[in-house]
Amino acid sequence: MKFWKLHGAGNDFIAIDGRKDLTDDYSDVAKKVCHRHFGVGADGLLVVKESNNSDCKMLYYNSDGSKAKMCGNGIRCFAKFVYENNIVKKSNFTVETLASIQEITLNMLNEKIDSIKVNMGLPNFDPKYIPVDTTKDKFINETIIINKEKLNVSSILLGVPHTVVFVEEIDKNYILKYGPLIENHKIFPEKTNVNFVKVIDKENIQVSTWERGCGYTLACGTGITASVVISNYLNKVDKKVNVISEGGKLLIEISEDRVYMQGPAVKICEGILEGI
Ligand SMILES: N[C@H](CCC[C@H](N)C(=O)O)C(=O)O
Repeated sequence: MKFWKLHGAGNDFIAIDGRKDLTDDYSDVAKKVCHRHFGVGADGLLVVKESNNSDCKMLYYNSDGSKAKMCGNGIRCFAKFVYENNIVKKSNFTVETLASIQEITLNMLNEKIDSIKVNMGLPNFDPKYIPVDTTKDKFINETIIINKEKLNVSSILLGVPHTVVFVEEIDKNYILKYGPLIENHKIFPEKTNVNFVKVIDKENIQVSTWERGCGYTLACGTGITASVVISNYLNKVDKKVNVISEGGKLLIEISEDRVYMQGPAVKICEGILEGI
């Protein structure tokens, strides 16, 4: 099967056109192709499917084979894949995901895609939908216990579950230690992505993410978006924020009825997946 490998701010993906496939389950394919030694290597797998209510549909799988409802960096790479493969022939289109219908705008420069803007929809603060196992009506600035240590966390649903931990400095060793412990904390019945956030000023933050289902990544689009939403909710930042991650930069804009994420999508290579 033909594939493209792409990255969005260093979060890397395999993209395939699955419209003719009879299956809708790509869990084993994802584990195989995302493997960094026995496969092509990626954080996740993007699959194109037909949609009844949008220009196309995206299925997303983490590298451990788990299915997720949405992927922010992934949908930018998906948008580039479907446009440059003539699956979608316009620069403004919609993509159905398991989270919602996402509006895509390709910002063109000299007839090439310069950046991609995605309507990420609206965040959900209701713990019932994140989900978080709590009786509270929000899970913002709450305390969880990890190894007898108290951690202050805030969680929302932004397509997928996201938890934010504000830190003075981004420390990878701290992330590698606490990321999986928070991801798998019993208060999160469906686990959670974990974003470590350093607020630089009202218009700039730095985010580093331990992702559910694939571990430490160089960027997480939904996580960066959720980090800005929670930072703005707590009056730490304005509504238009530049976000720096290890793999690149994204721009997040909050408006009354939606949140936009804008950033790059880069094709790394293409090839043929043997045996798939
Ligand atoms: N690992 C996430 C899905 C991918 C999100 C991330 N790659 C992004 O760019 O939003 C989850 O299982 O909820």
